[in-house]
Amino acid sequence: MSFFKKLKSRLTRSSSKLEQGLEDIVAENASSEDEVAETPEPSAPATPAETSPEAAPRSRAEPGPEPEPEPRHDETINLPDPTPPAPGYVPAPVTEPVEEEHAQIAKAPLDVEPAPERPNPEPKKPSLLGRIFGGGEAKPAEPRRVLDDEMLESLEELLIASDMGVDTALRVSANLAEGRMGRKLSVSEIKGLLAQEVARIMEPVAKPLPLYPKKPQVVLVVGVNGSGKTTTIGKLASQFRAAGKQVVIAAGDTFRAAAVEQLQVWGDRAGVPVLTAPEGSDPASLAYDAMKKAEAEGADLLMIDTAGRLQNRADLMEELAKIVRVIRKVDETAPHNTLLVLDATTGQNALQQVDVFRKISNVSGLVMTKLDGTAKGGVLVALADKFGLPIHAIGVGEQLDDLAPFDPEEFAQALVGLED
Ligand SMILES: Nc1nc2c(ncn2[C@@H]2O[C@H](COP(=O)(O)OP(=O)(O)OP(=O)(O)O)[C@@H](O)[C@H]2O)c(=O)[nH]1
Repeated sequence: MSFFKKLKSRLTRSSSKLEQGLEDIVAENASSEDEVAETPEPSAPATPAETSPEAAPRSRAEPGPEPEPEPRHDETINLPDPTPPAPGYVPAPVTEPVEEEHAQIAKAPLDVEPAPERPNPEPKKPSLLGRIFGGGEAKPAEPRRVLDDEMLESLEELLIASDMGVDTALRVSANLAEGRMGRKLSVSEIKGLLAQEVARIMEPVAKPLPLYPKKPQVVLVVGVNGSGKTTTIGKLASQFRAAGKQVVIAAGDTFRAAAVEQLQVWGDRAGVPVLTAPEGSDPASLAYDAMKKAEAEGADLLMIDTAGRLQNRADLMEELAKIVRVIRKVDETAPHNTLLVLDATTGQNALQQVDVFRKISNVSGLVMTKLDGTAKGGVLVALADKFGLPIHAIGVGEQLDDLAPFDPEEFAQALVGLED
């Protein structure tokens, strides 16, 4: 089974929640069959501008002037470029190209016959929507509803309820409504537009874990207890091993014997050595030994598990800082990645975790686990929109192959329940 199929089948709780909500919204004030027949053929919209909710007043039937693009924080390094790691993030303002939609509207005054409202100001069919609508063929039987303020408000509420967060939900709805107020939309059309918006937000953050020529590349794995750190380390170790990399794991959560045992099980499964230390011993000292061992063995990757006790933030901060200090005695550029593992089922709480862990460690990228079986998959969109941190991988289960690089388009389609 392809990862997309798996993702889609496992994101059903998120997608069916959205789907049901959309059906309810459209059904609430759906057009009659006759009206539907008059409805112009829907076609793929041009990519809307990076628009803040404020920049797109709801009742506006035509898009206004191009709003200022929002700056995003992007990492400069990405695979397959094997350059050394950047210590932090370089804010890279994203400049959206001038929209064709706007360009065409700008030409409108030249039209001699102004009367009929152009049903479709968007000339282009992006491949995503082309695929969704089967080359633009409409589904005539599908009910449609005129996009008005009330419907837009319901959409916003639905997106907020799917854990996208208020700001992101407003932005996504505003972009979706841009130039479409007063038009009749069906559920599949809204889904297609939503998928397009979500993919656009996620695109800049979809970056696989960068690999560097530096040996060993040190990956510090942080996150609250139970977020899936151990499992993610196991899955990553196994995948890197399969790709011919030599991997060493350090069981840095020395406070929980169960965590160490679990990591050993994953290490055995992946065929990767796991360095452990007695319960309650200093994790920094273990990390140092692991650095030395990985270096001596010429390992490509050293993955260091850490404790996730957020109850005592000061202690955890000191513990992580000490691990970093100590491994820098061996390699002053380490750690090369600090992966924050987040549990999708925690919904909006994941946003707070990013906030906290960014304060106590130099988080360089995210892995989102447990996207299977949750109706809160939308939180990933909020995370991307709010922090712009690279999302390296997502987990959709407990098996070795249930972790895959993050693909924004696949995720967007799976989230809204669209077919491949
Ligand atoms: N369904 C599902 N379960 C997962 C996923 N990733 C991890 N888990 C499960 O979540 C639970 C916690 O995962 P761990 O890897 O132990 O989490 P941890 O962050 O290491 O937790 P501590 O060891 O307590 O610090 C385990 O039962 C995992 O099997 C996932 O993508 N999907």
